[in-house]
Amino acid sequence: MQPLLNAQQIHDADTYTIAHEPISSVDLMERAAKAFEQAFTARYGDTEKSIAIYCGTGNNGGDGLAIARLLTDYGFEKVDVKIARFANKFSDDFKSNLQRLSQTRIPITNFTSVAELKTEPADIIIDALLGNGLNKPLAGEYAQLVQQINNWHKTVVVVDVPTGFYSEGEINPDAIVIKADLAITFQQPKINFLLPDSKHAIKNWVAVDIGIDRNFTQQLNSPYQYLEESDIKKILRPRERFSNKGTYGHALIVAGQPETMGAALLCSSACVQAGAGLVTACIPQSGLVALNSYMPEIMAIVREGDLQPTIDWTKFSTMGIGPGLGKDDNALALLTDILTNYTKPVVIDADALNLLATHKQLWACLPKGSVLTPHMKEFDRLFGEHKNWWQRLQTAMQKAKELQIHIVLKNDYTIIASPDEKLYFNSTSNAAMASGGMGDVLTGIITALLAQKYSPLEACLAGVYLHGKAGDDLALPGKLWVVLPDKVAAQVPVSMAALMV
Ligand SMILES: NC(=O)C1=CN([C@@H]2O[C@H](COP(=O)(O)OP(=O)(O)OC[C@H]3O[C@@H](n4cnc5c(N)ncnc54)[C@H](O)[C@@H]3O)[C@@H](O)[C@H]2O)[C@@H](O)CC1
Ligand SMILES: Nc1ncnc2c1ncn2[C@@H]1O[C@H](COP(=O)(O)OP(=O)(O)O)[C@@H](O)[C@H]1O
Ligand SMILES: [K+]
Repeated sequence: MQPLLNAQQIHDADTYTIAHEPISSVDLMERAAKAFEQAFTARYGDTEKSIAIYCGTGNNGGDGLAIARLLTDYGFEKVDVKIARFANKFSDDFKSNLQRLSQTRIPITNFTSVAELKTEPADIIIDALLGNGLNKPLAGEYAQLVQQINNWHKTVVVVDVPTGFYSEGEINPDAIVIKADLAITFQQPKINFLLPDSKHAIKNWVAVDIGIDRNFTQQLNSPYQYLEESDIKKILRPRERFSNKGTYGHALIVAGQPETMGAALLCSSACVQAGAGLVTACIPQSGLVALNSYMPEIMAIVREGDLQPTIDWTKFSTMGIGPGLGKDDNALALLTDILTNYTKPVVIDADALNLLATHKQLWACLPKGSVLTPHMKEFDRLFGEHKNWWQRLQTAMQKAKELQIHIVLKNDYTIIASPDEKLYFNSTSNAAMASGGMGDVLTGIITALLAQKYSPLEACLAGVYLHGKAGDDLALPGKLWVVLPDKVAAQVPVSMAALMV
């Protein structure tokens, strides 16, 4: 689990590392510049390309000066440095690196106003103007410079954070910010990199390790955490000798209408693939043939017209409710029946979420520890409109605590809010997975893990990670343009097994 720190905490962690590793501040800058150089050359290795490095006069600028030297040592012959001297403030490490750079043949241009700049001929611009030290929105010369750089429409690689971009807090869509093709960021993704509101500023990012003290960052107890493979390996348990289907629980999937049986099939088959010992699907009568031919492993409870099915509450270890269920009176009656009679944590998705949004009296019946899996629109239907994702994060944290539930807010970096006021960002999944039915598969996986007696938090963390990992294993790198949900479900046992070695 990697704690995601805010700008102040990152600054404190840098300071702590300098004092306790110990390492001099200028050597830490050198390490950061080296890490940048390695990530940069891995992607832009053509040393024939010309590079202009725009530097401020703080530590981000200091990084830029060191990077100019390291890229030249690497073999780039056309590197030049442009220093924006908009203020008369220089960090010590900037000064040391300027001193070192002036002993090389790398050209340095100083400018005090954007009007002095000519059109930039370089192939690639490196933005080392401002980083984590941003303390107010860009204005004046900085704002003009950033607009000018954006208007050149060059390939832009940024050091740590795009100039003008806030690492956390609400993103102002009108703010003036460098548009980055790639952000090479130090130690951890900045929290806002993981939110869709950063899309306009950052096409891609990569985090590089610069050896910041992990014990220090852990004990800051950040509410924001980034999931890593090692966390999931710790959660997953092997299937044991002498185990049988009873060992792995019996899940009930309540889903489907005649027109949306596909959702029920995807959800219940994913539940089988993710290891539930037994799976029963509660589906409309007309879907029975489809179910039996799609996956004979799944049993059925059929729903006929307005008749409510009889469910033996003691029989099931958990339930996943909602995919393709519809929002009619029968669906509402069934959801109400389940929530008032069943007491173990359940997974609520899709139409069941929409019913919850319009029937607030049901909230009180939600079993403690239950899991809600909304995408952005369902989330806003449940909790009200939000202007941006930062607001959604705060609501998710607050509602998970207030209702003692887990909220899985689906996205590129799906966010899991737990009742103890933590937000976990998932690091797997990819855009090839953006296709209808993918969420139904996720619901099936989380339900399967609950059936296997993983705690609700473990089921959410491992379920979301595995779902994305199965999609990544199928699609990346450059394997599949689109991954279909049933293929993700079928890949889950393979990806799970690979995680267990
Ligand atoms: N020793 C360290 O602390 C390390 C710092 N590193 C680099 O240092 C960066 C942070 O450096 P600094 O703290 O010097 O800050 P920056 O270099 O981001 O900014 C410099 C100064 O610009 C001023 N400023 C802020 N917002 C402004 C605005 N809107 N308009 C005009 N001026 C503004 C502030 O006075 C700020 O301190 C990181 O992003 C990273 O690149 C890395 O070298 C790793 C180690
Ligand atoms: N661009 C993307 N990058 C990563 N994951 C994605 C992307 N688009 C969709 N997904 C994943 O696919 C799933 C889509 O869920 P949802 O919107 O509920 O789909 P549906 O309702 O069609 O089943 C989520 O788990 C989400 O994380
Ligand atoms: K920068």
